[in-house]
Amino acid sequence: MKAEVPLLSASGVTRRYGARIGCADVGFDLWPGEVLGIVGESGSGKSTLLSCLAGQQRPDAGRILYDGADVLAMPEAARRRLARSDWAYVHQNPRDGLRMGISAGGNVGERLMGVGARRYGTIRDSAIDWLGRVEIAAERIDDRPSGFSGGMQQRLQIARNLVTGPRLVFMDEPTGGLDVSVQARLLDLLRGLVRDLGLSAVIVTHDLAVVRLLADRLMVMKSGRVVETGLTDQVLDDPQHAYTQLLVSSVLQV
Ligand SMILES: Nc1ncnc2c1ncn2[C@@H]1O[C@H](COP(=O)(O)OP(=O)(O)OP(=O)(O)O)[C@@H](O)[C@H]1O
Repeated sequence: MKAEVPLLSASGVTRRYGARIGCADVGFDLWPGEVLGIVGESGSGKSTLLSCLAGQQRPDAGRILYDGADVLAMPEAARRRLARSDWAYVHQNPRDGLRMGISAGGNVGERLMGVGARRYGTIRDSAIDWLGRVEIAAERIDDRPSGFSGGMQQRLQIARNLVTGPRLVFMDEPTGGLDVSVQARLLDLLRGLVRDLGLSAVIVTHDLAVVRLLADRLMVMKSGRVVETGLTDQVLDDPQHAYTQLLVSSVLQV
């Protein structure tokens, strides 16, 4: 049975950069526990859309509702509160989502303190627990992420994001820039976390293998607009739009 209100509902979302279109007239509903993949070639507007959805930039037009509340009409402080607690944002480059100058445990603990946690023992215990969940040994808790491999940094960024129990996770190319074997392990980990925690997520990627594994539904973008949308397997196995067919077949040729 579906919940009554979509967790995230977008309509007519449009963002221009001068005369150039970032994204235009994008709309969708994301239901609780659902993962939406957004795919398209470079420059198709995926990152622009994601940053509008996550409140990082303001669209020129459109409406975004989170759990029924109008995100664009909210005071900035309320939006920031959402970003600290209910939402998570996993950047492609872990350096953009981590504080490289503080310890791994500090990175996880800082986000907890952002939602009011104060007891050192509890914060450290949660940090150890979350490091374990992302397969980072507890003995690395006092190490700085600058000494971690790219895959470890990405896993730490995920722990930092999920420790506050967000309901909605935005991910921008979460496996981009990693070796293939590291990507596979990270994807496996992400899939387990999304399933176990019942997370809702919006994942932007140009890698169809990522959405094949993680996304329930797909939205295909071209030149800032949505050209096709549907269940992931349906879109990938039987693409209707010529652009999606090209996208799928060019991957198959690799
Ligand atoms: N800050 C900016 N200033 C001007 N134009 C921009 C800016 N950011 C994006 N654009 C333009 O908006 C369009 C969409 O870009 P966007 O980065 O959202 O696409 P993308 O699908 O995420 O691409 P990529 O996969 O390369 O990140 C492109 O034409 C891009 O050149």
